[in-house]
Amino acid sequence: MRVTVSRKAHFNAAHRLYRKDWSMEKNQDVFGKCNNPNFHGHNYELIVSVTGVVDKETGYVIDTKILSDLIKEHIEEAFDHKNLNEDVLEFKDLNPTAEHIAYVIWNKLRVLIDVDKELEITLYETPRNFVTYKGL
Ligand SMILES: Nc1nc2c(c(=O)[nH]1)N=C([C@H](O)[C@H](O)COP(=O)(O)OP(=O)(O)OP(=O)(O)O)CN2
Repeated sequence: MRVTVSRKAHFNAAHRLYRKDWSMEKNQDVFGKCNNPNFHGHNYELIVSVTGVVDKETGYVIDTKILSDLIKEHIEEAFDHKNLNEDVLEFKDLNPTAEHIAYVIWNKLRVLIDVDKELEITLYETPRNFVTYKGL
């Protein structure tokens, strides 16, 4: 029996969407108010989902306490109350769009979760804008 187990988390972070190799005018055309050079913030809501076989002895796919601790240590510690462009190494040369943030989170957690389990990241940048990434 395969089941998906999900854990919600959140972090607050600032960012600016822009490309260093584009002019201010082009960045403004493409990214609009998200290109504010003084940055802006979001209350990100994160859903981490792990799919796998339910262990016959424990009845777990993954212990939600373990999942919660992984998210706290590797995602919240790294992103919460940070300026993603300036404080987080992964975004030094990667525009911190919701798509890219979900991709970075997936890669950070993928190596920490058993390979026989599937991992899916859903990231809400605003209550109405969200992305989903499950590798590839
Ligand atoms: N594909 C993407 N599009 C946009 C991203 C993104 O990461 N990926 N990001 C932004 C902005 O950073 C931001 O999310 C937009 O904020 P805002 O317009 O305030 O958000 P809402 O659409 O929820 O607000 P409304 O009140 O509904 O306008 C833009 N695009």
